[in-house]
Amino acid sequence: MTSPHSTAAPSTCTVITGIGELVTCDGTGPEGLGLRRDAAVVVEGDHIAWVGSAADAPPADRQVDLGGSAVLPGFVDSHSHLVFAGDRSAEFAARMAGTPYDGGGIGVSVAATRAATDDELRTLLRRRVDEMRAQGTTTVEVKSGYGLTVDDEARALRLAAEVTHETTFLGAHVVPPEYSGGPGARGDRAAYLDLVTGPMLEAAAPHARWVDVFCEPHSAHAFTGDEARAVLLAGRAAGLGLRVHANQLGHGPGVQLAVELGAASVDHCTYLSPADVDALVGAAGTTVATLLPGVEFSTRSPYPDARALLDAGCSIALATDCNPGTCYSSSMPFVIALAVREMGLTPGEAVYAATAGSALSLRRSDVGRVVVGARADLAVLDAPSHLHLSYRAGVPIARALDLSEA
Ligand SMILES: N=CN[C@@H](CCC(=O)O)C(=O)O
Ligand SMILES: [Zn+2]
Repeated sequence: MTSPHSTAAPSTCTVITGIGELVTCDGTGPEGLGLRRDAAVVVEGDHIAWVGSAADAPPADRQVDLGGSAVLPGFVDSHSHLVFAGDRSAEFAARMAGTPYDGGGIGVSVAATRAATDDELRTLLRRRVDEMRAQGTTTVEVKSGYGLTVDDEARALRLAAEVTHETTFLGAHVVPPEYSGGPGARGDRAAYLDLVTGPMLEAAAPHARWVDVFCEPHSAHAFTGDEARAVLLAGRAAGLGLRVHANQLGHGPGVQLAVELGAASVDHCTYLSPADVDALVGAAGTTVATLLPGVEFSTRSPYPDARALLDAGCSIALATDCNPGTCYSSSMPFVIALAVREMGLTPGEAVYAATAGSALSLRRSDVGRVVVGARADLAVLDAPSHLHLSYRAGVPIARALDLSEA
């Protein structure tokens, strides 16, 4: 991953050849994919130094021949909740039998996460990150949100920062039981919001790049538009960038709030009004609609119309939302296949949304594209073209390219 703890890239200069199809996602050509055949890529240290025709490749210290595999930017998974303990598979099974998702299960993960030791959480987190990398993901955003005390949120973000620079404070995930009127209640949701926007934010901010809020007036557990605004403004005042969980369970103010405040990303977007779409079109290039079709899959919800969003001119991204409740999948190829099958994207548009699109949602220009100067974060397919990602759904053909082992 793009992380303080990833394996150090070799300082040698490597020319990668035998690329059956190079998907650069540089914005040129059909779907912005910038497809090249007979291409080679030169990597120096951890950066891309040259991209061009194999016949013109400059000399290098060593050559890695990929034997005709497709190469693309490593996937950018811009929405995940990887710091958690416990098991909610029974909740999934109940949902498949008809019980709707309302966010209430988050409390189960909060209890298990609070009870886990640092080492237990670290092991779980690293295993999930490794699982992502094995499927082609090279950048991941990781949220807190299963601690919901000052110490537990700061701990989650400290651990997340061990594996990625893209860390997000989600103290406003749900109102925890001790503030929601249950036995031993110390206060109310207003008191919890004071905690989130005060001492919890102060403890979290040193370890976080972003702040996020679950804005969902349809869930008694999550936050209203006014509450979400307060969280986002406090986060911004603390120097954090803005992301929003919005319009997952029904229509609401979250999408337009995200656009109004210039959030980098508004995520889920399952239920969108025409005014929401207009707002997203107006905010193209600034606020990305991050679609999470693994959630619709795992909660039996309707899929958002990605085709219509793209045709209208919105910026879109794809991510897993890997979490114990609504989608316990770490697989970007699975998400790409769903986006093609269920949301009307072409295979190329889905790849672009999962790489350059997600990079934009993190305001990153150094990942998500195979261009000179970008990080040498590459995914390689056991297949000749990117079409196979959705064509061969469920088959583990993608992996992150590790040049230190190649
Ligand atoms: N919806 C809010 N948060 C997560 C789910 C969290 C959970 O159920 O544990 C999501 O993005 O879907
Ligand atoms: Zn989420």
